[in-house]
Amino acid sequence: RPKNFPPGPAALALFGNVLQLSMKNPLEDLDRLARRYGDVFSLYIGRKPAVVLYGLRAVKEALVVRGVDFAGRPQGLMLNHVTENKGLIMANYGSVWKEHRRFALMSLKNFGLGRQFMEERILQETKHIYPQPVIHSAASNIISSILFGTRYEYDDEVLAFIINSFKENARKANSAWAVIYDSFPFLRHLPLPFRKVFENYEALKSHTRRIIADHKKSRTSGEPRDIIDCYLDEMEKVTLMFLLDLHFAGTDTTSNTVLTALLYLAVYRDIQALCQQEIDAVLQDKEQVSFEDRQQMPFVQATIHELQRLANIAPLGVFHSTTRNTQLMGYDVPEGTLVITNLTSVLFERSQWAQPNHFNPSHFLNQRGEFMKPEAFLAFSAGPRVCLGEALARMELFLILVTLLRRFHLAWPEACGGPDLRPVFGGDTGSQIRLNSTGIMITVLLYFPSLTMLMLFLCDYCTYEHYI
Ligand code: HEM
Repeated sequence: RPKNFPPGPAALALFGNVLQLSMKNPLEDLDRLARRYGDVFSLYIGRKPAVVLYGLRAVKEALVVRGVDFAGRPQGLMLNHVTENKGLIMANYGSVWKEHRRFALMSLKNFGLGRQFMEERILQETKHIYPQPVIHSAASNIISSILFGTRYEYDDEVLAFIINSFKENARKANSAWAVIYDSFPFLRHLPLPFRKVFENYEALKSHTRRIIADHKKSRTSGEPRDIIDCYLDEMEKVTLMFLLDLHFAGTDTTSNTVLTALLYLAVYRDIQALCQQEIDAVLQDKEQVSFEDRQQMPFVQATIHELQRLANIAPLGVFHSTTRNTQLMGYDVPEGTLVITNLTSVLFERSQWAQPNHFNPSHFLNQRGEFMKPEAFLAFSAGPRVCLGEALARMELFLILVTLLRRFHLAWPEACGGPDLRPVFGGDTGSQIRLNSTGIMITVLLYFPSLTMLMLFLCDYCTYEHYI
């Protein structure tokens, strides 16, 4: 370890610390290491040093107090290659990322696409929502109408293609094949299943290119209908990956939160009933809810935030990387270190929440029953790389859930046995905890090819795939 680097378990020469992490649930091992080494500790992922941050104090110091120092992203991973080192989410900290981020925020907020525009798009979509597996379609349609001015019928093949491509890519980017791609550069050009991720992206790119071409023909300069028009007004050139990143980030996240929310509300019917009472009292005969109504619905707001805390759809956030030599809680952290912000440890931190492991909307209510947001609510992360879509996501969650609760009573069917309340990810049975375990595992395996091979050949492959 470099001098004054955060402490951590002794690392083996080639393996680093990978053998100390369980393949099944590394989060538990990380918890064990945090108990032993403190809130800032280091791990060797193969030969690469990484720093893991626990709890509000450490995560806040990195993300907010020293925000810029920790605002990078690790490079050279499969996702960087799929997005051709462009886009926004995995872009390293620098002028190109800054320009796109500034522009995306500005166009989401200012260019006539302010609240009312977004609100209309979301409300239009809520008319088509039924609590069946259509939540992904709704989320995809909302972001696609904001970006491209287009929505699709739920049985439209194009919508199915978009959702399936994003889902398949999320799954494959967290599968053994991604590990192989990242570990063995010489295999990258073989027709192995990871090629499908690139093929999907190519198809999505062609689809988006066609939409951009149509926009160029039909637009009126200075009168933007959607984000593409804003882009054309401002920059002439539309960056495909930027649009695809927003489309991708805006689809799975909100829908997985809504799915988790529906499940919890169906199980905790007393909380559901309290929300419905508040909604009915505030909306009365009003035809549609509006985002402004949230000001009079503290309990609903608190419930939605609590659901988001429990849904914990990004348990380890998106990995960061240090942009220069820096310090954290007294340790020195060199430039280019991979940084894992354990958002779960903040969202469930004992000292921050009265009942971290319970569904308790009062976490977000003060003594007067007013809505308040504790500092440790970091579901969207914090600092320069805080979720870019936070405002949109918050609006979507409120409008969709209030609309659904107004129309339906949700009930968990007793005959189905106890519900599985683990967080959902990717719309299927996998949980995000498992996904992120895999995320860590993949990162771990990235740097250690022979372990990958060992795992692939010795493990029961089906079990592994199932686990993924
Ligand atoms: C409940 C919904 C959502 C949650 C919980 C969520 C959470 C997150 C988190 C934890 C990050 C990583 C921040 C970091 O690196 O520290 C992130 C990044 C990001 N999110 Fe979201 N997100 C949600 C919805 C959305 C939506 C709807 C959009 C679409 C506009 C979006 C766009 C992005 C983008 C572009 C980034 C990367 C920002 C950057 O690297 O500068 N997210 N999100």
